[in-house]
Amino acid sequence: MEELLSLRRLSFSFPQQKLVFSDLSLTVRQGEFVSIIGASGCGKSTLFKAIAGLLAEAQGEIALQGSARGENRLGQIAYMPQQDLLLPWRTVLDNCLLPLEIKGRAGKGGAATVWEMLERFGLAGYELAYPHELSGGMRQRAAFLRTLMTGGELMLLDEPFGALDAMTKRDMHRWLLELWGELGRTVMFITHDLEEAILLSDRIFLMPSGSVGPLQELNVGLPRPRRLEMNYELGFVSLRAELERRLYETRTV
Ligand SMILES: Nc1ncnc2c1ncn2[C@@H]1O[C@H](COP(=O)(O)OP(=O)(O)OP(=O)(O)O)[C@@H](O)[C@H]1O
Repeated sequence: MEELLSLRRLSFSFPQQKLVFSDLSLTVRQGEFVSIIGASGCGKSTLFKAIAGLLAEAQGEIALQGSARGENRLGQIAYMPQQDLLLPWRTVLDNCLLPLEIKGRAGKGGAATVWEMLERFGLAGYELAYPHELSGGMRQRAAFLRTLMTGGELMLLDEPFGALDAMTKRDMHRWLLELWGELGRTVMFITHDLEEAILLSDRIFLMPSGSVGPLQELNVGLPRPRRLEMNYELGFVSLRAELERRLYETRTV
Protein backbone atom coordinates (compact mmCIF):
# COMPACT_ATOMS: atom_id res chain seq x y z
CA MET A 1 0.00 0.00 0.00
CA GLU A 2 1.16 3.49 -0.86
CA GLU A 3 2.26 5.84 1.92
CA LEU A 4 -0.24 8.67 2.50
CA LEU A 5 1.01 10.45 5.61
CA SER A 6 4.42 10.50 7.12
CA LEU A 7 5.51 12.20 10.35
CA ARG A 8 9.23 12.53 10.96
CA ARG A 9 10.58 13.56 14.35
CA LEU A 10 7.59 15.75 15.12
CA SER A 11 7.76 17.87 18.28
CA PHE A 12 5.45 20.50 19.65
CA SER A 13 5.10 22.79 22.65
CA PHE A 14 2.62 25.60 23.23
CA PRO A 15 4.35 29.01 23.65
CA GLN A 16 6.23 29.15 26.97
CA GLN A 17 5.04 25.65 27.93
CA LYS A 18 6.89 22.37 28.26
CA LEU A 19 6.92 19.92 25.37
CA VAL A 20 3.59 18.26 24.61
CA PHE A 21 5.30 15.59 22.49
CA SER A 22 8.72 15.15 20.97
CA ASP A 23 10.34 13.23 18.14
CA LEU A 24 7.24 11.35 17.02
CA SER A 25 7.57 9.44 13.76
CA LEU A 26 4.99 7.32 11.97
CA THR A 27 3.62 6.55 8.55
CA VAL A 28 0.04 5.83 7.53
CA ARG A 29 -0.69 3.99 4.32
CA GLN A 30 -3.49 4.73 1.89
CA GLY A 31 -6.75 3.08 2.98
CA GLU A 32 -5.52 2.16 6.47
CA PHE A 33 -7.44 2.54 9.72
CA VAL A 34 -5.05 3.59 12.44
CA SER A 35 -5.89 4.39 16.07
CA ILE A 36 -3.99 6.56 18.52
CA ILE A 37 -4.31 5.76 22.19
CA GLY A 38 -2.54 7.15 25.25
CA ALA A 39 -3.09 8.64 28.68
CA SER A 40 -5.28 11.71 29.04
CA GLY A 41 -3.28 14.87 28.31
CA CYS A 42 -0.45 13.08 26.44
CA GLY A 43 -1.11 15.18 23.34
CA LYS A 44 -3.35 13.13 21.04
CA SER A 45 -5.65 16.02 20.09
CA THR A 46 -2.66 18.33 19.71
CA LEU A 47 -1.08 15.81 17.34
CA PHE A 48 -4.24 15.82 15.19
CA LYS A 49 -4.26 19.62 15.09
CA ALA A 50 -0.64 19.58 13.94
CA ILE A 51 -1.41 17.00 11.22
CA ALA A 52 -4.45 19.02 10.08
CA GLY A 53 -2.15 22.02 9.60
CA LEU A 54 -3.53 24.11 12.46
CA LEU A 55 -0.27 24.37 14.43
CA ALA A 56 2.28 25.98 12.18
CA GLU A 57 4.91 25.99 14.96
CA ALA A 58 5.28 22.20 15.07
CA GLN A 59 8.90 21.12 14.57
CA GLY A 60 9.82 18.21 12.32
CA GLU A 61 8.22 17.05 9.12
CA ILE A 62 4.64 16.23 8.22
CA ALA A 63 4.28 15.01 4.65
CA LEU A 64 0.99 14.26 2.95
CA GLN A 65 1.31 12.32 -0.29
CA GLY A 66 4.98 13.19 -0.31
CA SER A 67 4.49 16.94 0.09
CA ALA A 68 5.70 18.54 3.33
CA ARG A 69 4.17 21.98 2.66
CA GLY A 70 1.72 22.84 5.46
CA GLU A 71 -0.57 24.95 3.30
CA ASN A 72 -1.15 21.89 1.12
CA ARG A 73 -2.64 20.03 4.07
CA LEU A 74 -5.21 22.66 5.06
CA GLY A 75 -8.41 21.69 3.30
CA GLN A 76 -7.00 18.34 2.16
CA ILE A 77 -7.53 16.63 5.47
CA ALA A 78 -10.99 16.06 6.94
CA TYR A 79 -10.74 16.75 10.68
CA MET A 80 -13.50 15.98 13.17
CA PRO A 81 -12.67 17.54 16.54
CA GLN A 82 -13.74 16.10 19.90
CA GLN A 83 -16.86 18.26 20.20
CA ASP A 84 -19.24 17.75 17.29
CA LEU A 85 -19.51 21.52 16.68
CA LEU A 86 -22.72 21.26 14.68
CA LEU A 87 -24.17 24.73 14.22
CA PRO A 88 -27.38 24.80 16.33
CA TRP A 89 -29.15 27.27 14.07
CA ARG A 90 -28.70 25.15 10.93
CA THR A 91 -30.65 22.05 9.97
CA VAL A 92 -28.83 18.73 9.63
CA LEU A 93 -28.85 19.15 5.85
CA ASP A 94 -27.43 22.67 6.04
CA ASN A 95 -24.78 21.64 8.56
CA CYS A 96 -23.59 18.88 6.25
CA LEU A 97 -23.70 21.21 3.24
CA LEU A 98 -21.37 23.69 4.92
CA PRO A 99 -18.09 22.27 3.54
CA LEU A 100 -19.54 22.39 0.00
CA GLU A 101 -20.77 25.95 0.58
CA ILE A 102 -17.27 27.01 1.56
CA LYS A 103 -15.96 25.52 -1.67
CA GLY A 104 -18.79 27.17 -3.68
CA ARG A 105 -20.30 23.79 -4.62
CA ALA A 106 -23.50 23.76 -2.58
CA GLY A 107 -25.92 24.16 -5.49
CA LYS A 108 -28.78 21.77 -6.25
CA GLY A 109 -26.36 18.95 -7.05
CA GLY A 110 -24.55 19.39 -3.73
CA ALA A 111 -27.79 19.38 -1.74
CA ALA A 112 -28.96 16.26 -3.58
CA THR A 113 -25.69 14.45 -2.80
CA VAL A 114 -25.89 15.33 0.89
CA TRP A 115 -29.58 14.38 1.04
CA GLU A 116 -28.71 10.98 -0.43
CA MET A 117 -25.79 10.50 1.96
CA LEU A 118 -27.99 11.35 4.95
CA GLU A 119 -30.01 8.25 4.20
CA ARG A 120 -26.87 6.09 4.21
CA PHE A 121 -25.94 7.69 7.50
CA GLY A 122 -29.24 6.61 9.09
CA LEU A 123 -30.58 10.16 9.13
CA ALA A 124 -33.42 9.86 6.61
CA GLY A 125 -36.39 11.85 7.86
CA TYR A 126 -34.12 14.14 9.91
CA GLU A 127 -32.72 16.20 7.03
CA LEU A 128 -34.60 19.30 8.14
CA ALA A 129 -34.27 18.70 11.89
CA TYR A 130 -31.99 20.83 14.09
CA PRO A 131 -29.07 19.33 16.04
CA HIS A 132 -30.89 19.58 19.40
CA GLU A 133 -33.60 17.26 18.01
CA LEU A 134 -31.10 14.43 17.42
CA SER A 135 -29.85 11.68 19.74
CA GLY A 136 -26.13 11.52 20.60
CA GLY A 137 -25.45 8.83 17.99
CA MET A 138 -27.32 10.78 15.31
CA ARG A 139 -25.40 13.95 16.09
CA GLN A 140 -22.13 12.07 15.71
CA ARG A 141 -23.24 10.61 12.38
CA ALA A 142 -24.23 14.09 11.16
CA ALA A 143 -20.87 15.50 12.30
CA PHE A 144 -19.15 12.57 10.62
CA LEU A 145 -20.96 13.23 7.34
CA ARG A 146 -20.04 16.91 7.50
CA THR A 147 -16.41 15.89 7.99
CA LEU A 148 -16.64 13.51 5.05
CA MET A 149 -18.06 16.29 2.85
CA THR A 150 -14.90 18.36 3.36
CA GLY A 151 -13.27 15.81 1.05
CA GLY A 152 -9.63 14.74 1.32
CA GLU A 153 -8.26 11.25 1.47
CA LEU A 154 -7.29 11.39 5.16
CA MET A 155 -9.90 11.63 7.93
CA LEU A 156 -8.85 12.54 11.48
CA LEU A 157 -11.52 11.52 13.99
CA ASP A 158 -10.90 12.69 17.55
CA GLU A 159 -12.75 10.39 19.95
CA PRO A 160 -15.99 10.50 17.96
CA PHE A 161 -17.84 7.98 20.15
CA GLY A 162 -16.43 8.95 23.54
CA ALA A 163 -19.67 10.41 24.87
CA LEU A 164 -22.03 7.66 23.68
CA ASP A 165 -23.62 4.95 25.82
CA ALA A 166 -22.36 1.37 25.36
CA MET A 167 -25.21 0.15 23.13
CA THR A 168 -25.17 3.20 20.83
CA LYS A 169 -21.41 2.86 20.60
CA ARG A 170 -21.75 -0.77 19.43
CA ASP A 171 -24.24 0.34 16.77
CA MET A 172 -21.81 3.02 15.66
CA HIS A 173 -18.99 0.46 15.42
CA ARG A 174 -21.07 -1.81 13.20
CA TRP A 175 -22.03 1.16 11.06
CA LEU A 176 -18.51 2.57 10.81
CA LEU A 177 -16.94 -0.78 9.90
CA GLU A 178 -19.39 -1.14 7.03
CA LEU A 179 -19.05 2.46 5.89
CA TRP A 180 -15.25 2.47 6.04
CA GLY A 181 -15.21 -0.66 3.87
CA GLU A 182 -17.33 1.14 1.27
CA LEU A 183 -15.63 4.55 1.36
CA GLY A 184 -12.04 3.40 1.09
CA ARG A 185 -10.81 6.44 3.04
CA THR A 186 -7.76 6.51 5.27
CA VAL A 187 -8.71 7.07 8.91
CA MET A 188 -6.77 8.15 11.98
CA PHE A 189 -8.85 7.68 15.10
CA ILE A 190 -8.29 8.78 18.71
CA THR A 191 -9.88 6.69 21.43
CA HIS A 192 -9.55 5.72 25.09
CA ASP A 193 -11.48 2.52 24.44
CA LEU A 194 -9.04 -0.34 23.81
CA GLU A 195 -11.66 -2.71 22.41
CA GLU A 196 -12.85 -0.03 20.03
CA ALA A 197 -9.26 0.50 18.86
CA ILE A 198 -8.72 -3.24 18.26
CA LEU A 199 -12.05 -3.81 16.55
CA LEU A 200 -11.67 -0.95 14.08
CA SER A 201 -7.93 -0.67 13.40
CA ASP A 202 -5.24 -2.17 11.22
CA ARG A 203 -2.59 -0.70 13.52
CA ILE A 204 -2.63 1.04 16.89
CA PHE A 205 -0.11 3.64 18.03
CA LEU A 206 0.42 4.18 21.70
CA MET A 207 1.59 7.69 22.59
CA PRO A 208 4.06 8.10 25.42
CA SER A 209 2.97 10.12 28.43
CA GLY A 210 5.09 12.99 29.72
CA SER A 211 6.40 13.70 26.18
CA VAL A 212 9.26 11.20 26.45
CA GLY A 213 9.77 7.94 24.58
CA PRO A 214 8.82 6.82 21.10
CA LEU A 215 5.42 5.89 19.74
CA GLN A 216 4.76 2.19 20.18
CA GLU A 217 3.06 0.33 17.38
CA LEU A 218 0.80 -2.69 17.59
CA ASN A 219 -0.27 -4.52 14.46
CA VAL A 220 -3.84 -5.79 14.96
CA GLY A 221 -3.80 -8.41 12.22
CA LEU A 222 -7.35 -9.70 12.81
CA PRO A 223 -9.12 -10.73 9.60
CA ARG A 224 -11.57 -8.42 7.87
CA PRO A 225 -14.49 -7.98 7.60
CA ARG A 226 -14.59 -7.54 11.36
CA ARG A 227 -17.61 -8.50 13.44
CA LEU A 228 -18.59 -7.14 16.85
CA GLU A 229 -18.60 -10.67 18.27
CA MET A 230 -14.85 -10.91 17.66
CA ASN A 231 -14.19 -9.29 21.00
CA TYR A 232 -14.92 -12.65 22.67
CA GLU A 233 -12.31 -14.47 20.57
CA LEU A 234 -8.93 -15.47 21.94
CA GLY A 235 -6.86 -13.41 19.45
CA PHE A 236 -8.83 -10.31 20.36
CA VAL A 237 -8.54 -10.88 24.09
CA SER A 238 -4.75 -11.39 23.90
CA LEU A 239 -4.37 -8.18 21.91
CA ARG A 240 -6.36 -6.36 24.55
CA ALA A 241 -4.16 -7.77 27.31
CA GLU A 242 -1.02 -6.76 25.41
CA LEU A 243 -2.32 -3.25 24.84
CA GLU A 244 -3.30 -2.86 28.47
CA ARG A 245 0.14 -4.03 29.56
CA ARG A 246 1.89 -1.53 27.28
CA LEU A 247 -0.41 1.29 28.31
CA TYR A 248 0.28 0.56 31.94
CA GLU A 249 4.04 0.52 31.28
CA THR A 250 4.01 3.89 29.52
CA ARG A 251 2.02 5.41 32.37
CA THR A 252 4.41 4.22 35.04
CA VAL A 253 7.61 5.34 33.27
N1 LIG B 1 -4.21 25.83 23.75
C1 LIG B 1 -3.41 25.29 24.68
N2 LIG B 1 -2.49 26.02 25.33
C2 LIG B 1 -1.66 25.46 26.24
N3 LIG B 1 -1.67 24.15 26.57
C3 LIG B 1 -2.58 23.36 25.94
C4 LIG B 1 -3.50 23.88 24.97
N4 LIG B 1 -4.25 22.84 24.51
C5 LIG B 1 -3.85 21.74 25.18
N5 LIG B 1 -2.85 22.06 26.04
C6 LIG B 1 -2.11 21.11 26.90
O1 LIG B 1 -1.40 20.21 26.06
C7 LIG B 1 -1.42 18.90 26.61
C8 LIG B 1 -1.99 17.92 25.60
O2 LIG B 1 -3.40 18.18 25.40
P1 LIG B 1 -4.27 17.30 24.40
O3 LIG B 1 -5.66 17.85 24.44
O4 LIG B 1 -3.59 17.22 23.10
O5 LIG B 1 -4.21 15.86 25.11
P2 LIG B 1 -5.05 14.55 24.80
O6 LIG B 1 -4.09 13.41 24.85
O7 LIG B 1 -5.85 14.71 23.56
O8 LIG B 1 -6.02 14.49 26.07
P3 LIG B 1 -7.44 13.75 26.27
O9 LIG B 1 -7.19 12.29 26.09
O10 LIG B 1 -7.80 14.09 27.70
O11 LIG B 1 -8.40 14.34 25.27
C9 LIG B 1 -2.22 18.98 27.90
O12 LIG B 1 -1.30 19.11 28.98
C10 LIG B 1 -3.04 20.25 27.76
O13 LIG B 1 -3.28 20.84 29.00
